[in-house]
Amino acid sequence: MSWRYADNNGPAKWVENFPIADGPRQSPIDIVPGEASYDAGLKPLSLKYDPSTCLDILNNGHSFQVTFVDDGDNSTLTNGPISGTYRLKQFHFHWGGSDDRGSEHTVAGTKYPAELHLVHWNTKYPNFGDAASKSDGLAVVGVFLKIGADNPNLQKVLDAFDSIKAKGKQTTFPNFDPTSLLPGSLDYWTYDGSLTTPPLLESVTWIVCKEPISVSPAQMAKFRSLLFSAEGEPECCMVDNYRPPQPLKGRPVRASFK
Ligand SMILES: NS(=O)(=O)c1ccc(S(=O)(=O)NCc2cccs2)s1
Ligand SMILES: [Zn+2]
Repeated sequence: MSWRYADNNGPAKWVENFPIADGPRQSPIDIVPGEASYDAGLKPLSLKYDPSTCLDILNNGHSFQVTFVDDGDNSTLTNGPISGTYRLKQFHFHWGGSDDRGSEHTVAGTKYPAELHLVHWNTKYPNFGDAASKSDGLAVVGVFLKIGADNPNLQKVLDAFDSIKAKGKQTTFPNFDPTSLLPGSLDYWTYDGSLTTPPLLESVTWIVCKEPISVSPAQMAKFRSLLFSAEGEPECCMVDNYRPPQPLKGRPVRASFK
């Protein structure tokens, strides 16, 4: 099924082919800081990434993703709200057609221009695909992007865009350290949720950082130069590839900070 983000194939239509879209633990959500409960039992995040596991960068037609070798515990997430070891599989972004929107999670209704997702899978399962079907299978770290100074670390990713402009294009992307995209503080909110794109599986422990990283307006324009469309198809700019917040349905949102 060729889901997208337009009116005829976007988030409001996904339930037709993915009924879990109306499920009990869907993502993203609006995070209301005043309603989150501080949990002193939450550990600090331990993110240990090895740049040599960075493999390639791909335009998959709904975002671009940087994919990692995940056949060992070289790039992992441990502690935080999770138990055990989760391996980094890929990171990707969601962004808007203008700077007033683009993030998937919102904070007391505030939208950011973009949001980074670092996708990890639980090594208690044999592989990513298997983990993705388990309630504790995935952990995604979300980082908001806020308009400000040019981000030189992000620029390394944007510089690869000319070779992945159209859907299906892929190129090698060696030795990138995703740690360089993390904010100074790793204070976070956490809740049980889902993938924010089809198949919308309810297998994600969400870990959303409170502190954003910076992105310049020129760098946001570069995000918008990618295409949803493949070569030879009518050009369709890759923008507004975000799902809006979904009903909380009574889920607790915990904060790692006071
Ligand atoms: N926006 S998000 O971080 O919630 C993600 C959406 C999709 C993701 S995936 O790359 O892990 N593929 C998902 C799968 C495809 C087939 C089995 S699972 S991660
Ligand atoms: Zn995402």
